Amino acid sequence: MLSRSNPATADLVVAIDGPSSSGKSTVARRVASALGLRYLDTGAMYRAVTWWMLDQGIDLADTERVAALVGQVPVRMGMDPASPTVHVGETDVAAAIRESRISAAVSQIATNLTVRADLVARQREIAAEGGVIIEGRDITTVVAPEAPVRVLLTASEDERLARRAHELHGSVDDSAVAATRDEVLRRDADDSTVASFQDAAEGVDVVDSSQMSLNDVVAAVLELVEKRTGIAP
Ligand SMILES: Nc1ncnc2c1ncn2[C@@H]1O[C@H](COP(=O)(O)OP(=O)(O)OP(=O)(O)O)[C@@H](O)[C@H]1O
Ligand SMILES: Nc1ccn([C@@H]2O[C@H](COP(=O)(O)O)[C@@H](O)[C@H]2O)c(=O)n1
Repeated sequence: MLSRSNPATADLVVAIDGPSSSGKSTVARRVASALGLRYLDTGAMYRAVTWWMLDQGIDLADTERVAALVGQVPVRMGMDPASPTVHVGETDVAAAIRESRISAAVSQIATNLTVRADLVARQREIAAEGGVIIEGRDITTVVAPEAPVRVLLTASEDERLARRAHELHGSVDDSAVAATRDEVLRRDADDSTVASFQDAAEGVDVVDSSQMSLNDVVAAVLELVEKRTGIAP
C-alpha cells in the first residue's frame, strides 16, 4: 500500500507528456517513488477502455456506440509507483492491456472525443486530490495545465523505435525495428490528431532523453521539480 506521508508533496501535481516510448512511464514511476507521490498512467486508462469495448464485442468504428458506453467502463487504477495496477471491475487487466491487439486499437478509442472527455474528467478528479505524478499525451495541456511542474519528455524517432524494439523483441535489428513502427510511429501520428505532445506548450519544460541514461532523465526531472517548487527528495 502506498503511504502518502510526505507533507511536502501532499498537494503536488507533476505532469509529464510525450510521444510513445520516450520513457514517460519508467521515468514517472521512479520520480514518484523518489518523492512519495502516487503515479497515474493515463495511457493504461485508454487501454483499459479499449480492452472492455473489445471484450463486450463492440465495433470500435461505431463511435456513437463507444461514446454511449464509455461512462459505464469501471476502470480502477492502483497508483502505487512500486506496483501500479489496472482493473476493469474485478478483472486484473494489467497484462492484457499491453497485448499488441490493444496497442493496435487504442488510438481508435483515444480519438473518440466523448471517450477523451470522460477519461479527462476522471483524471482531473485524481489531479485535484494532489500528491500525484500523471503521465500521458494531454496532461500538461488539458488534464493539469495548472500543475506547477509540467514536462515534455522527448527522444528521437530512431531512439524510441530502438527502445521499443529492444523491449518487445529483445533486439534492435532491422526486422525488430520494422515490427515496432506501427506501435510507435503510426500510433503517434493518429494520437497527434487529438492531443498536442510533439511540441511543448508555453511554460512546459522539455527534456530530450535521446542521449541520456534513465538515471540522468530521472535526475533531470527531479531537478525541474526542485527548480519549480523547491521540493527535493
Ligand atoms: N533514457 C532511456 N534510455 C534507455 N532506455 C530507456 C530510457 N527511457 C526509457 N527507456 C526504455 O524505453 C522503453 C519505453 O519506455 P516507457 O515504456 O517508459 O515509455 P513511454 O513513454 O511510457 O511509452 P508509451 O507511451 O508507449 O507507453 C522501456 O523499455 C524503457 O526501459
Ligand atoms: N493522456 C493520454 C494517454 C494515452 N492516450 C492514448 O492511449 C494510448 C496508450 O498510451 P500508452 O502511454 O500506454 O502508450 C496512446 O497511444 C493514446 O492513444 C491518450 O490519448 N491520452
